[in-house]
Amino acid sequence: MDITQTHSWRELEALAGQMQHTHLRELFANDPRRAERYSLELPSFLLDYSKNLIDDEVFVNLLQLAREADVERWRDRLFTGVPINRTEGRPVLHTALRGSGVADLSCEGQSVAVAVATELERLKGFVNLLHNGALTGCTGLPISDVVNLGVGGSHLGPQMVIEALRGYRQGGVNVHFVSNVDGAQLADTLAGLNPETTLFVVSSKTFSTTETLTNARSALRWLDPLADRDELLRRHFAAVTASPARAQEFGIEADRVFRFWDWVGGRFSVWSAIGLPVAIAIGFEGFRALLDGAAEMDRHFQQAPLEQNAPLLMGLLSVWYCTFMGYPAHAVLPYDQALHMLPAYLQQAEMESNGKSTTRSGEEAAYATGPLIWGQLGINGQHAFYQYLHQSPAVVPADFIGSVAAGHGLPGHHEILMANMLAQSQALMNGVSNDEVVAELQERGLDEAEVSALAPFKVHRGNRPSNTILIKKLNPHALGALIALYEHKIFVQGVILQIYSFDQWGVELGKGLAAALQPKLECGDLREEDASTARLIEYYRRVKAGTAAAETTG
Ligand SMILES: O=P(O)(O)OC[C@H]1O[C@](O)(CO)[C@@H](O)[C@@H]1O
Repeated sequence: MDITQTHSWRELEALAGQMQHTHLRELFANDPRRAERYSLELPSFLLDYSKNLIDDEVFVNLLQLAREADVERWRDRLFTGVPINRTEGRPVLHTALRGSGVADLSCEGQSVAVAVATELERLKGFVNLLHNGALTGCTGLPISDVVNLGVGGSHLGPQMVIEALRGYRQGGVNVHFVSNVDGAQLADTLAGLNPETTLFVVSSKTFSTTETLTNARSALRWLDPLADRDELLRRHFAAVTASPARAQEFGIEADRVFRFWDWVGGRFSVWSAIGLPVAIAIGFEGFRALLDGAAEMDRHFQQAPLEQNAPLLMGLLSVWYCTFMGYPAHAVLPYDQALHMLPAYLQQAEMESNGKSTTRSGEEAAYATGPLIWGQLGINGQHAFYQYLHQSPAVVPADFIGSVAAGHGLPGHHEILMANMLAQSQALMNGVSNDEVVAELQERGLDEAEVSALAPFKVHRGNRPSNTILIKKLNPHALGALIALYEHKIFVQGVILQIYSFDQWGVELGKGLAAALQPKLECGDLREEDASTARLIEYYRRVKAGTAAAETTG
């Protein structure tokens, strides 16, 4: 079935044309109940989607598009372990990691529930040993610091969650993250650590990622003076991977290898043993609460009617903007210091999932697919890129995310923060018209010439849509629900756009080329390279050789 041939698709194309000439101000003026009708109260937060460029006709057609795209059937397939990651021949079962879906599901002859529960117990045992000071390094001192070596999905989720839940820390073990193969990051991290009390967790689904393995080897060298290699690996290393044989081949003992499975995508893996750093930082019960929050969102996604289904509506809105309205980007703007890594996390989650142009039938998509996701802490962004959001010709729909409860005890701060969040979405929506600007300038006593000279620069056309997610309190449960909300939103987008959201073939090409180019930075024939790359390498070699010569003579 070609989604572009459905009735709702064609209707939405026509409606998008009309909606370009509709202002959010009018939509609110015409419907006093709009905010109530276009918002959802869930156990952990309120989702207000009323500031979106939709009316009832668009809404009805978006829901119809979801039906015509068969979202409900795909959703059932997701939760029941049908191999919907077709290009990799795998089911997609991150929901099973939080106990959602069918209880008797099995994969490759193994009960999924039993495998998940067993691994969770192992994590719990390990975390308890760490917290009790029973895990010691090779000189007998208890482990005080854990360094997670991992990148992408093996880094962003755990670090984002730990940063978000700083107030829930317990256990007294410090957790650090090194993701970059740029040795500067590892060197900086190690500079503050004692090798005798440091444990490295090598987190890699494939256990073949160059960046991570390079960092792991350097970490091992850093420990070198303490003991022999086997002892170091036994006492100072653990692994989290879906390729346990490779971790053991590296030298990490089987009882320190925590596993997850092929059916968990890297960017959806924070719920698996990849969440070990989270459990270390906030305790196993905190990690459990995170999983429970996500499970609550799974139930909502499975059970809520389409018109009250938060992830479904967010997915539809994203498709509406990117595909029909022609807005190619989407901003994530948390007004909560704790969520400072959420934009980076969602960049991977959404762009690695839906940044694709081949449809499920193998054809080139004839429409825009997933948007460019970007953003940072909203309050800082106000003093940086919000000028663009307010007055550039481009329209960037945004998600504002804040919490009612402050994550600190300092009086006066939170109200300023929240007022700014509300003011920004209001300003983006309403803008300020020429008449309003003129009236304001006249009131300030400017003469006619001054008014007409200045007015055009002060006009905000407004009509820039946004969602607001107002969380009651950012605790592990609420954060789990928030992450799962976005996961399911991404899934809905992919289903409607008819793309496979759970593979990532696009990242492979560059990896292969990097491996081939690496030795050429030293020497070798460059004639097969394109002229630009060859010139860059020649320059690199020349400067490096010159620097080396200068160092020798100096
Ligand atoms: O966990 P791994 O196998 O080291 O992969 C890390 C990341 O690299 C990617 O494959 C992209 O390069 C991501 O999908 C993944 O999260």
